[in-house]
Amino acid sequence: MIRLSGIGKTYRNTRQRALDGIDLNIAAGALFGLLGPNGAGKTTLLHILTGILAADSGDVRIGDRPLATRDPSDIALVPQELAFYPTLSVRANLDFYAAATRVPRAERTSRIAWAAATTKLQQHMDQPAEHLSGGLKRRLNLAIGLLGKPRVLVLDEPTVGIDPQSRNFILDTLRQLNAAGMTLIYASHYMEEVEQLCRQVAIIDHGRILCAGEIGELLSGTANNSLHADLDPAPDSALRQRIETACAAHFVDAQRLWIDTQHPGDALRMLEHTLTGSRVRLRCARYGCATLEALFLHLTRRELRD
Ligand SMILES: Nc1ncnc2c1ncn2[C@@H]1O[C@H](COP(=O)(O)OP(=O)(O)OP(=O)(O)O)[C@@H](O)[C@H]1O
Repeated sequence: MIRLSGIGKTYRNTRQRALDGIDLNIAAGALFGLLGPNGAGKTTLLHILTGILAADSGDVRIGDRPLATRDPSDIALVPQELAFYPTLSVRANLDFYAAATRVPRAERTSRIAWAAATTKLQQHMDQPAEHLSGGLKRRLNLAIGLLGKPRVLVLDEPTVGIDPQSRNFILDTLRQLNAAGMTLIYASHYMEEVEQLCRQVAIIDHGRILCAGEIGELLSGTANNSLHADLDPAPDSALRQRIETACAAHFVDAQRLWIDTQHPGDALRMLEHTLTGSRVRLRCARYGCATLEALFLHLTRRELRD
């Protein structure tokens, strides 16, 4: 179990708190998603969790040990930026980082072979890292994170800027590592990706956890307090205003809206009534949030991609 309690952080020369009292428990063996828009505080949290950055307040424990007593086999970070030497070959980078992460000398060869095989880099060992494609560079970043064979691997946006095939390879590899027992904490602003990959998730915004738990439970928990609807075609501005006023609706875009309400059935009837006589049809309506994107919107009134 990883326990974060009361984590606070304010960067120097800034007024806003990057993290504002984060409490989070992550079970051993989890494939846990940390989802939030740009600037939400994900990287700051992951850096504190892996000991790269000191928190101003709060406590991190990995298992029953404080973070300060960790070693490379406890927890490792795959950072958002590509963190290797571009002019060195893949093999030389892995050699260097195996030594840097204190892999015992006798185990280095086998550990490097395992990390390279896991990320399917064997064919590229002698290539300079700078000559690798974008997807292979991401795989080298991941391989370096694996060298310590950590029980917990923390990944910060590991699929940013790569093609779908490389992205799928990375996601499959992470599933396999998790199935083999590794705890994974996966930060991303790609909600579909987190939905696909993770069973549990925390949504973070403005340095605070908005909700955390099993994805299914988080989504079904909203069924009694919201209605989401798609209209077709988009209403003109007069009709849109009538819908906003009569139903207390919030439009996400020209055709999608949601209504915060304890009585979604009544809201649906009111919406249908307001549309009567117009050529706008209710294409679909749903009690509660169907996706993490909708849940984020529900919690923050902002789109995740704002
Ligand atoms: N070194 C720094 N100095 C000052 N402010 C910082 C620093 N690093 C991050 N911040 C600020 O702290 C807040 C949280 O940033 P952080 O990078 O943790 O968010 P994030 O969710 O990882 O975003 P992104 O996905 O864009 O990396 C932001 O307001 C950011 O501008």
